[in-house]
Amino acid sequence: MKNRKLRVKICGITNLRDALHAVECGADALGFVFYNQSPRYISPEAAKKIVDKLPPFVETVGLFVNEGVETIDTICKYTDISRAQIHFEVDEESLDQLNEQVLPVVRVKSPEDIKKFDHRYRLVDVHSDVYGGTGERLNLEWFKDVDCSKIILAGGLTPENIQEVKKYGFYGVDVSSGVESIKGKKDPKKVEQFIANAKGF
Ligand SMILES: O=C(O)c1ccccc1N[C@@H]1O[C@H](COP(=O)(O)O)[C@@H](O)[C@H]1O
Repeated sequence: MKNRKLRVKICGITNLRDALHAVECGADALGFVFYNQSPRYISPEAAKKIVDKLPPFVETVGLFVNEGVETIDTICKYTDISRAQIHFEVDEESLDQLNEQVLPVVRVKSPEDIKKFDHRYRLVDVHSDVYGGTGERLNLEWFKDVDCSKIILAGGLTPENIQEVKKYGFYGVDVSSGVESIKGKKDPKKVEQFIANAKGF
């Protein structure tokens, strides 16, 4: 089924205004980066204040890099965030140990990598020396013969190029730097345009 609407996650939320605007524009999910080396880092305390003010039916996702199960569980429980996005090498067993729902990230170097965790919903991003939010893109040709129905595509997406990905049947898309005015601050027009183009409003 390749014609259904794409789910959209707006990632790197650092303030309530950006969060509410993304939801107003139709975002399905919001991402909070709990990686203190990121320019989009948000403390659990600040994230909780935002999450507490969100309207119903918006999924909240915490991003974690090289953290243990206990830390991830503690932060998700404290902030009331429902899903953990795991940006580092994990095995199935570690994913199953987490109390919240999980979204493993597959960092792709070559086309074979895309099949990792293919029975799970997973986020697929470019492999890079730094973790995430780099604006680098994957070669879409690599997805031509892949079942993309459980893949959330990330990496270098923008309001301008989002149309190109629609024919592959991805479950969803995730964007961070492509809808920013400066690192850590969303550009309202770009967010609106990205979601409208992704969902065909
Ligand atoms: O955004 C970050 O700073 C970040 C830090 C650590 C891990 C992941 C991060 N962001 C994620 O990276 C991808 C791609 O982002 P972009 O659209 O290319 O800027 C996306 O999942 C972000 O949420």
